[in-house]
Order: sequence, then C-alpha cells, then structure tokens
Amino acid sequence: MLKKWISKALIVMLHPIKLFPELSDAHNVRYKIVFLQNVFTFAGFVSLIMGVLRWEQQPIIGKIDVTFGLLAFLLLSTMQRYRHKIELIASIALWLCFIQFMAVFFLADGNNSRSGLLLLILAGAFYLKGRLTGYYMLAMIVMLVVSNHFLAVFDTHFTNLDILTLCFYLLAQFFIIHNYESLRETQTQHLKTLNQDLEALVKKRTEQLAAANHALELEKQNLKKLSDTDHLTGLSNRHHFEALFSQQQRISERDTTDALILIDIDYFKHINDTHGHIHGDNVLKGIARSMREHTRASDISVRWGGDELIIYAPRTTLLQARQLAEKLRDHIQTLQLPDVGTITISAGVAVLCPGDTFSQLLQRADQALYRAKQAGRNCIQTFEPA
Ligand SMILES: Nc1nc2c(ncn2[C@@H]2O[C@H](COP(=O)(O)OP(=O)(O)OP(=O)(O)O)[C@@H](O)[C@H]2O)c(=O)[nH]1
Repeated sequence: MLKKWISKALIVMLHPIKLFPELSDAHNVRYKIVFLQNVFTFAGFVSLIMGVLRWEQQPIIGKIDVTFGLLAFLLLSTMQRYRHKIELIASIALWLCFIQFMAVFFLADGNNSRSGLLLLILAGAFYLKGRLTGYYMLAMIVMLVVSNHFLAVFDTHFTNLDILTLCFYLLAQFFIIHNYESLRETQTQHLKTLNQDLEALVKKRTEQLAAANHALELEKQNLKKLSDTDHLTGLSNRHHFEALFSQQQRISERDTTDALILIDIDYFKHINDTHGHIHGDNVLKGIARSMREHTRASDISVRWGGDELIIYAPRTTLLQARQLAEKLRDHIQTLQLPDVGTITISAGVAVLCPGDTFSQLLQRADQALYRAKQAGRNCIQTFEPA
C-alpha cells in the first residue's frame, strides 16, 4: 500500500505535464539545457565542497550535501544523453533541490544564510517550470517553514522575526518574479500574434504569387500557341513544324515510316482573282477544316505558305498516306463553298527514308506534286522510293 502511494506520489511529482500542465514550451528547451548544465555543474561542486567542509561538524548535512553533489553530476551526464527528456530532468532537479535545501534549512544549525537557499529554489521553479510551479513552490515553502516553526518538528533556532523576515523575502521575490514572468508572457503572446500575422501575410502573398504564376503560365502557353499557329487557318505554322520536325526525325531513325503529303489548291490564284481574297481566305479555312477532320491526333497539319499545306503523318506507309490524300481530295471536291462553288486540290506524297533531311523529303513530295499538276490537277501522285 505504502509502496503504491510512494510510486503514485513520485509519478505526480516527476511528471511535468500532470503537475504543471501549462509549462511545456518547446522554445525554451535550448535555454533550459544550458541553464541546467550550469546549475548541475555549479551545484555539484558547491555541494561537494560544502559537504566535505561540514562533514566533521554536521555529519548529516555533510552527507546530504555530498550525496546531492554527486546526484547533480549524475544528472549532468544523464542530461547529455537524454536531452529530449529535459522536462523530466528539470522536474527531478527541481525536486532534488527542494529536498536538499529544505533539509539544509531544517537540519543545519547556526547559519542564517541557509534561508537564502529557499529563494534560489523559488527562482529555479519560476524559470524552469513557469508561474504555476512558482506558486506551488512558494506555497509549499511558506507552509513548511511556518508550520515547522510553530510545531517545532526541527529545531531551526530561528526567531519569530527571522521567519517573518524570510516570508517577506519570499513574498518580495515572488512579486518580482511574478511581474517579470507576466511581462515576459505578454511579450511572448505579442510576438506570437505578430508571428501569426506574418505567417498569414506570407501565406496570402504565396497564394497571390502562385495565382500570378499560374496566370503567367497560361499566358505563356497561350502566346506559344499563338506563335505556333497560323492565324488564318488555325493549323500549325511553318516555324512550328520545322521545330517539331527535328523530333519526328529522331523517331524516323528508329525504323518507322513517316509520310508527308504536300497539298496545293488548284487554280487558287483564279479563285482569288474571280471572287476576291476574302473568299480565297474562306477556301483556305474550309480546306484546313477538312484536313483536321480527316487526320489522326498524331498527324500534324501545317500551313506551309500561301496555298500550300502539309500533312505530316508519323508511322504511315506510302500507300496509307496516298489513301489519306485521296480521301481528302475526294472530300474537298464535294464541298460547295458559298459563292466559290467547287474547289479541288492536288497533292504529292513521299515517305521519310532513314537519314533523310527534311528538305530532301519535301523535295520528293514537291516533285510528286509537280507531276500531279502536270497530270491535270485534282489528283495525287507519289514519289516511289528507289
Ligand atoms: N486569299 C488568300 N490568297 C493567298 C494567300 N496566300 C497566298 N495566296 C494566293 O494564292 C495564290 C497561289 O497561286 P499559285 O500558287 O501561283 O497558283 P494557283 O493559282 O494555285 O495554280 P496551281 O497551283 O498551278 O493550280 C496566289 O494568288 C496568292 O496571292 C492567303 O492567305 N489568302
């Protein structure tokens, strides 16, 4: 039963969270470690020296001092290994000091300065564990000192005046530290508020920046699309195709057959001259639309310049490309364009051979197109590889 109570009391005393709920403050950990290192070193040496000096005259106090001196060094080395347990170590240190100083206060004789020790514990309690623990300590010290004085459990040889003076000292120190702690807490709270405001501002600015970045990125993509697109037909422009072609060429080097269909509108000059440029533009747009409708997503439809258009069809054989061109030609001649009526196209088809340059491929398609025009227009010709 007694064992159970002792262990319960120990747990309550040593567990900083249970006894001192307001105190665990991560920001103070570093300062507490430095503080405790100093305290343990200093208290260790002082207790050992005092213990040796008192050993002869006051053996009990001498032994207590030596014991606590050794404990201080033990705690010092423990703290190096268990820095993350700083709150627990601080609690242990506080209670050990409390026991040692109270023991010295009650058991040592003829030395009035021992009451000064009690002021030290109070300061340590405030510093290590905050205001609440400071209040507890003050209450315990005053209660123990006053009740011992009246009950005379230990004969301390203090007079009534001595005890009254000590209580005043303790109260004076309490007010000083209490005011200091209140001020510090207010400042900490103020800093926390400032920090929160700053964090909120940074978050807001970050979001604004992200939104601006997103808008910029969209604008960039838009501009890129505009610079890659022929504004009349909406097809890729020559510049974009030339840039793309270098990538397609790399694909063709990996044993694939790519085809190029070079399309030219028949008698386009005549259409322009007869119906005007606006109608000529509409013809170009109509053919571009047909090209988009008849090609796959992987094909690239390009306005090469003037009335010349290109379909670049990756992984397509000469036969397949010819069929595509025929289908397109067939479709276009069935279109009935307002005011213009029927139009036709001619096309030359060639395939990319390994190691080809773009101009070689284009040249072959152009030769085939020339033959289509020579053959009377509205037809497809292919350039058969040797
Ligand atoms: N409406 C319009 N016409 C253009 C545009 N670009 C070029 N052209 C005209 O397209 C015509 C191209 O004609 P040519 O290539 O000489 O020959 P064609 O009349 O098509 O005759 P063939 O190709 O031999 O059947 C020229 O009159 C150019 O002025 C454009 O953006 N809009």
